[in-house]
Amino acid sequence: MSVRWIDFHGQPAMALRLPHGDRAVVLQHGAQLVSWCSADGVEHLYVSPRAMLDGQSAVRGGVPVCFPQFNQRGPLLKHGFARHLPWRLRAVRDDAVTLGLAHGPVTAAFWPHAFDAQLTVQLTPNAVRASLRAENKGDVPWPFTTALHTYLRMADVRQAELTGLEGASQWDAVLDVHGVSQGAPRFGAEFDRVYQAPGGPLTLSEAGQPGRLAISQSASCPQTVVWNPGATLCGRLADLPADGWQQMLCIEAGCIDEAVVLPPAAVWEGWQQLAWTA
Ligand SMILES: O=P(O)(O)OC[C@H]1O[C@@H](O)[C@H](O)[C@@H](O)[C@@H]1O
Repeated sequence: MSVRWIDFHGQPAMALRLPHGDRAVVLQHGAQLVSWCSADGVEHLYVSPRAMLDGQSAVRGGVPVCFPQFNQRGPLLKHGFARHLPWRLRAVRDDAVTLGLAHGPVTAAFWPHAFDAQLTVQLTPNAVRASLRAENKGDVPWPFTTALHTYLRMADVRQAELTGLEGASQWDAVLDVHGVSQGAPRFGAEFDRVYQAPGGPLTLSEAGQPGRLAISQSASCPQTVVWNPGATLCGRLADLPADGWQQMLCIEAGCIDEAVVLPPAAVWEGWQQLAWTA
């Protein structure tokens, strides 16, 4: 795999490339994977053309790392501070790069705990895996929730066919209703649901479009979030164009319903993998 630093809309990023042509781009800001193209040239991730790439804001698209808090389930910044900070390159392997975020004066302004976080992006033919590792570097336990908040690129989300969630327990955050998922979800209006992740991978395809993605996640991530803002909420999000909701679907690997309480020196790891069949 070749790895080189590039400029991604003004932000430092690492470009990864396999000999057969699979490519990925990882921003230093937030350790955010912002592009993954399989060898056939298909881009699988959505990044908003209005994303704020200013080195401070959360970037709308790719795979934001939500840590140490998911959404507004706690006192911290929405989805945590990790997506707002620069991470450092730690290691380059044959098929992966690892970036790290360590506690220090900057993170202490957001969260008092001593931690170390690592995000590894592993690129293999027709697949990419994002793995998050969190370690307690202090001497008191601390709680966290997290998600790998993947924005998948769609030709038209209204044609999406997402299978694998049938029968899963779900919380519909739009209606605030708990229940069991019946049939395949359909997208067109605001959609925001937290599912108890099924054991097997989900499959995402689009009517009229070739290929399908298999989306899997580690058992340490017991929830899957599926989110699409729909037209109305999209219109209120300054970093999405009016029709942006049609071109994206977030499928997130999360550990969110119950916080993990990490004892001193303990390590937690979780991942999400995307695999493409043309
Ligand atoms: O706009 P943000 O902060 O990136 O969050 C986007 C969405 O992220 C999803 O994970 C949540 O389920 C939604 O409720 C939320 O609106």
